[in-house]
Amino acid sequence: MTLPKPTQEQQTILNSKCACKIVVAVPGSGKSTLLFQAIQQYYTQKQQPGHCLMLTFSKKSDNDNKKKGKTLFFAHRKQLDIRTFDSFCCRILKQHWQLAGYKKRPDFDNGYNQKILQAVYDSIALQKHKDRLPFEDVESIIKQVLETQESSLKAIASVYKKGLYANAVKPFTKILAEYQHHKKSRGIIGFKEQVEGCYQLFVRHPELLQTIAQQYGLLLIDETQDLSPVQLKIAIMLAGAIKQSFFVADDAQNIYSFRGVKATNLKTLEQALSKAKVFTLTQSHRCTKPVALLASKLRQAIQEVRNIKMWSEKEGDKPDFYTFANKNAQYRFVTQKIVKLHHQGMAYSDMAIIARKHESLVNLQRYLQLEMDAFHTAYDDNRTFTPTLLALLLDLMVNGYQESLVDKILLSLDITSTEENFAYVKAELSSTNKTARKNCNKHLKLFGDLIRKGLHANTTEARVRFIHAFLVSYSTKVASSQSSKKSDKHYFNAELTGATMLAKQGIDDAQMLEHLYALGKSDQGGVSLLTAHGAKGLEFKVVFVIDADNTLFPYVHSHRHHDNENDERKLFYVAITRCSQTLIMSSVYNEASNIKPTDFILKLKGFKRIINITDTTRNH
Ligand SMILES: Nc1ncnc2c1ncn2[C@@H]1O[C@H](COP(=O)(O)OP(=O)(O)OP(=O)(O)O)[C@@H](O)[C@H]1O
Repeated sequence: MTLPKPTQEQQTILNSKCACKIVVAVPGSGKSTLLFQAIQQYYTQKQQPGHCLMLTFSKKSDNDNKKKGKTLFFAHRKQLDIRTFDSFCCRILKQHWQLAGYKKRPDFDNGYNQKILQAVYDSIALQKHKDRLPFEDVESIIKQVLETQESSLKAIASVYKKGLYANAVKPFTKILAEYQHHKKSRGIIGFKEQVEGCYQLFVRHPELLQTIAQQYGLLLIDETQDLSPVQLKIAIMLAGAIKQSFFVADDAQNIYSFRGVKATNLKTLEQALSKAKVFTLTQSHRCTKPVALLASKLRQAIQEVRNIKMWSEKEGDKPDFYTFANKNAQYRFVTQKIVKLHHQGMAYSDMAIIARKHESLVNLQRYLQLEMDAFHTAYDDNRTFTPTLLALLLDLMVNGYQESLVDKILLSLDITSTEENFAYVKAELSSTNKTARKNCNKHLKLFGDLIRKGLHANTTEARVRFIHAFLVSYSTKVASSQSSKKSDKHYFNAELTGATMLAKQGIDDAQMLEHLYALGKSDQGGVSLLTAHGAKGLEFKVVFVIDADNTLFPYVHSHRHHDNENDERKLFYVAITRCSQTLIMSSVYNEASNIKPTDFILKLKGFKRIINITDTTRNH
C-alpha cells in the first residue's frame, strides 16, 4: 500500500509552514489521505520525531485509519497513536481518575455488546416474520444476558433513541431505566461521562494537559465536523499544546445534529485557534465529473457551509434516476442490475445499496426472501441460474451470515423444490459422503462449481469451505438416517455444530472457520447494505441510492427540527458522493399516493435523466 502522490492543492497545504492547519474539503478530495501524507512528511523530515496523535470521531474510520497507519508506517508504529476521541478520553481518565476527583476507581463502561444490539435489531426489524420469536421472548432473553452485562443496555438505548421502532419504545424505556439505576449504584461511567470527565480534568489541571501534549509532535483530527461540543473543546486544548496540528473536515457532511453536534464546529475552531490557517480542497478524486457536478449543485443548496465548488477530472456517465410503480419493482431492478454488473466483472464488495432508513434495507431483504420462496419455479433443469435464483443468492451474499446462508440453500432445496430437483441435489450430496472426509477438495470443488455457475465467482474461499463442511456433515446424516424431516430447525442446528467440528478436523486451515464468522459479521465480500449515516466515509465503485423519494429524502417524520431539510440534504450529499464510478438513484413514482422522486434531485436544474420504468420484467 502506498500513498498517492499529492496533487498541487494537497502539496500547497503540506508545504505550508503554519503550525495549525484547518482543511475544509469536498467528499473524496483526500482529507484522510492528506493526514497520512502529513504523517509521512513528519517522519521523513524529523530525525527523532515525537509521537503522532490521530483522533477521529467514529469507530469505523478509526479502524480504517489504524489499518492504514500500521501498513504505511510500520517502522514508526510505536510512535503512532491512532484512536477515537472516546478511547483517548477513557485512557486519560483511567490513568488519572483520582486527580479527576473520583473517590474510588470508576467502572469504565467501554462500548457495547454487538451481539445484543444485533439481536435487538433482528428481533424488532423482523418480528413480523412468522417464524421469528415474539418480541417478548426476545426481550426476556436479552434481559437474561443483561443480568450479567448491564453495559449492553447502552446499545439498546441507542436503538431506542433512534426512534425507529415505535412498538419497542416501552420495553426499551423500562430496560433503560433499569440500566441507569444499575449504572449509578455500581459507579459505572459511560463514554459521554468519560469525555466530559477528561475535559474537566484538563481544565482543572493544565499541567496534566501539558505533560500529555509533550509526548506528541503532531496532532491530526479527522472528521472534525462530527465532533461533539466537548470533544471539540478537547481538540482545541490539545491543538494549543501540541506543536503542530492538522484538522480536516467537510462542513457539508455534518450529519449528526440529532446527537447534539453543532454545524458551527469550523467557525468555533477558527475563532479559538487564531493562528490557524484555513485551506480548501476542491478536487474530488473519488467522484466522476457528472457526480461531482451534481454534488456541487446540491452543496450550493446546503445552508451555512463554505462555498466550495467541487470538481473532478474523472470521466464517467451521467447518473440516472429510475422510477418505479412500486417498491418491489425497484428492488427487482436493483437486484438484476447488480447481478448484471457482477457478470461483467464487478465484485460484490465494490457495490453498495444506500438508503435513508434502515427499513428500506429490511424491505429489500424481505423482497429477496419472497423471491427465494419462488425459487422452485426458477431453478430450471439445465441447472443454470435464473434471475430469481440470482436474487436469492444475492440475498445470501448481502446477509452475510453463514448459518442463514446454508440454512436457506438447504431449506429451499428441501421444502420448495420439486421432487426432481431435490433428488438431484440429494444425489450430488450423497454421492460424495463416503469419500468426502478424505477428499475435501473434490467436494469443495463440487459445491464451489455449483455456486460459481451463478454469480459467486468471487465467493470467498472461506465461505465455500464452510458450506462444504456443512454439506459433508449433512449428507452423511442423510445417508445414515434417511430422515425425511430435513427442514427441522433443530436438525439443521445440529448439523451446523457437526459442520463446525468437521471443518476444524478435516479442513487444512481450521482458522478459516473463525475467519469466516468474522467475514459474515462484517459483511465483507458481499454487496453492502447501508444507511446514509452508515455509509459516511466509505467508498464503492457502484452505489445505488434506493427509495430516494419525497417521503424518505427528506425523511418526513423528522420534520420536527426546523433545520431538518438542510440536514437531510447533507445526508443525500453524503450518499451520492460514496461512488467512484457509477451512481444509480431510484424511487417509487406514484401520483395517486403522492410519492415522487426527492425534490433534492427534481429541483436541481440540468438534471434531466429521469427514467420511468413500468415494465419490470424487462431485463436491465
Ligand atoms: N493525490 C491523490 N491522487 C489520487 N488519488 C487520491 C489522491 N488523494 C486522495 N486520493 C483518492 O481519493 C479517494 C478519497 O480519498 P479520502 O478517503 O482520503 O477522501 P476524503 O476526503 O477523506 O473522503 P470523505 O469526504 O468521503 O471522507 C481515495 O480513493 C484516495 O486514494
